Amino acid sequence: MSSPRPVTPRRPRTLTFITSNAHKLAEVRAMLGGAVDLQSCFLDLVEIQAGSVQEIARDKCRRAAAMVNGPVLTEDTALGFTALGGLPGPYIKWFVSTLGHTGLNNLLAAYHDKSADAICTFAFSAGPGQEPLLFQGKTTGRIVPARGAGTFGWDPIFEYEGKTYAEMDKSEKNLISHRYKALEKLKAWLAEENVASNT
Ligand SMILES: O=c1nc[nH]c2c1ncn2[C@H]1C[C@H](O)[C@@H](COP(=O)(O)OP(=O)(O)OP(=O)(O)O)O1
Ligand SMILES: [Mg+2]
Repeated sequence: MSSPRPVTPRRPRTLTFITSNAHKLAEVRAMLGGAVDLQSCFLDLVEIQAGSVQEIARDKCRRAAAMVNGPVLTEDTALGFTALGGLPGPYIKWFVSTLGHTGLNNLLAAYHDKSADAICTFAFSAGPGQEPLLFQGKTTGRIVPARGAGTFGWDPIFEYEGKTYAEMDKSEKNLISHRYKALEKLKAWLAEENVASNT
């Protein structure tokens, strides 16, 4: 007996974005424009330890949907160093707060390859019990000694095409960033009534 096909949720008119990060919220607001009525809720949700970013993102979104009891958007950002097999990945938050920008550079001192992938995963759930849809974007750059005035996480040490995220104007970052690419997929989905699958 085959299991029933998952029902793709209809696009919401109002979305509640649950995040504890004001920088993320500001970027998402700037990039979404009028595509959707974005409400925000400042909460630091539990994030599990798991083998994949997708699994972590889905779990967080399910928790958020249960809390809000309605349509909800969450986001997870990972920063994976190629030379370290993708670590720190989803655990970058704890690495940046513990080691700082210099410490993160030092992690790569023994390696020639300084490249890193910034990966953004948005997760949308239509409500409690509704399986989250994922929208992912990736920007590849390199880890460099801190440059620029940015105050957002690892922006000063992530260089893309000669400039760190922190050296870019917000509008410039928002045209090439991992978050921009993921949000474009979310926006495309919001613009359609029915989409079979997203990742
Ligand atoms: O574009 C970015 N540029 C620089 N730093 C960034 C960026 N995006 C996230 N970050 C930092 C924030 C946190 O230290 C870690 C991701 O962890 P992550 O759990 O996704 O973020 P969070 O806990 O701050 O907010 P949330 O409540 O939405 O989970 O990387
Ligand atoms: Mg978090």
